[in-house]
Amino acid sequence: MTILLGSIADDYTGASDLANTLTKNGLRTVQTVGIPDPSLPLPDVDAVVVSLKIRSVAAQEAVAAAGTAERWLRGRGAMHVLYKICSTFDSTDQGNIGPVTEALAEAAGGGTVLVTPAFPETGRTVYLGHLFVNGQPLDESPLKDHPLNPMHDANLVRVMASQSRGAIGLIDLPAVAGGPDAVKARLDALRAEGAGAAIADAVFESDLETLGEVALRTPVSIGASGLGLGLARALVRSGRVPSTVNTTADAIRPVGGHAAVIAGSCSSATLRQIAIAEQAMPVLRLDPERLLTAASDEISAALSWAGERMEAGPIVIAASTTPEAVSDLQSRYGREISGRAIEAATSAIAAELVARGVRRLVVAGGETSGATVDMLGIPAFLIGPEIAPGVPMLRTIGNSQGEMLVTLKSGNFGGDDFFATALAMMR
Ligand SMILES: Nc1ncnc2c1ncn2[C@@H]1O[C@H](COP(=O)(O)OP(=O)(O)OP(=O)(O)O)[C@@H](O)[C@H]1O
Ligand SMILES: O=C(O)[C@@H](O)C(=O)CO
Repeated sequence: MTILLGSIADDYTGASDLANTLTKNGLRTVQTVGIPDPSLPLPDVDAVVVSLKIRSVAAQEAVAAAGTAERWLRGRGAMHVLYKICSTFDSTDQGNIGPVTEALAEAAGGGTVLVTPAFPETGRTVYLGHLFVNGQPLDESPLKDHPLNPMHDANLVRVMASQSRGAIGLIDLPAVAGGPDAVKARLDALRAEGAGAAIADAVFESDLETLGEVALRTPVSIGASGLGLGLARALVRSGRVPSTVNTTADAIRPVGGHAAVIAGSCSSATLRQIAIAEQAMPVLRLDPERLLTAASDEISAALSWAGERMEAGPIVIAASTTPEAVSDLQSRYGREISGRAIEAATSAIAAELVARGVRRLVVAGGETSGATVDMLGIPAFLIGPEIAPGVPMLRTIGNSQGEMLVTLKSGNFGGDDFFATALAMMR
């Protein structure tokens, strides 16, 4: 398998979001979970998105894992590697966007790396280096209350600089509007000034087409699905993509079995989606404190609740709660400890549901999805049709439990009736 584009995603929902965008824009794409075993039968594709779970881990761990994935992708022919970060720039105070960017740039021989989390289709735009989420500055958006990575600064030049050793520049909207040559000239000027990376403004898809064109002339870029769109369109325009066959066809064959939703995202979008689902299907709200203090009892109770309802139709099990309740729990048990314990519990519930016949599974939240997919041991996914912007239906490849349809929903994505919409498509 020789690929045109390689990507390393810092979480699993982000990986499926990017894989969806690349597929929609003409690249045959597969999503792997980590580096696949050489014996895994992967289809012939133009792009591989390697999903990692490195958004909130220690920076050195993230750097090491991203480096291994980069070498694997280069070894498969990738001329360009996109490090897929969250469109809301979710990161810890130490990174990991800055340290991973510097390591990938160094591995590729230096240069100023183009960075933009803009994804206009989902309301993420960047202007003068400031990130807006559905029109609100990042630090005034619901991301200020994120359970693991609360974002308190919309100025990405400043955020990235605080995580980096080198200087961070800005490619402003007038430069982007000037087209690829103007952006390239600005990037070269920043390189001469010694900037290690540059935040690029982007408000419209046309801006991302320009940035994709320039990024493709460099070995590494950092961004969300918007930059993926730009790179995919630039590759297709370059004539290097073989005429595409419909790769989503295979992904939609029905699998049958029971259906369930597991939610660990506490985003405002997911909280609304759970409230709407309550009107249409059984919803169990887990007791988050018991998941920390009496996990096996709470898990057993959830499984017997599910056992009584699964035959009749889809069920929802959620740990998700309001920002106030999250911060109350975290103040008593610690942020990291609560998050990881709840992920362990929700993934244990998901694995047991699969053991009892669930074959159609929706997971809400990036960390929650990572823990669940790892617990299930799923090695890779084919990319199916889009359910909502940034969220495709996935079909497992090489799954030891048998074929499953899976949806990994980024916390903030999807309309209010997302769960019913997804389950109606997953047959
Ligand atoms: N009731 C709760 N109290 C405290 N933490 C919780 C609670 N419910 C879930 N969590 C934790 O909050 C975190 C949510 O992160 P996750 O990445 O799953 O969602 P998200 O950030 O909204 O999604 P995305 O990364 O896709 O944007 C997880 O670590 C999860 O275990
Ligand atoms: O870019 C996004 O917002 C998502 O794909 C994501 O990474 C959420 O975890």
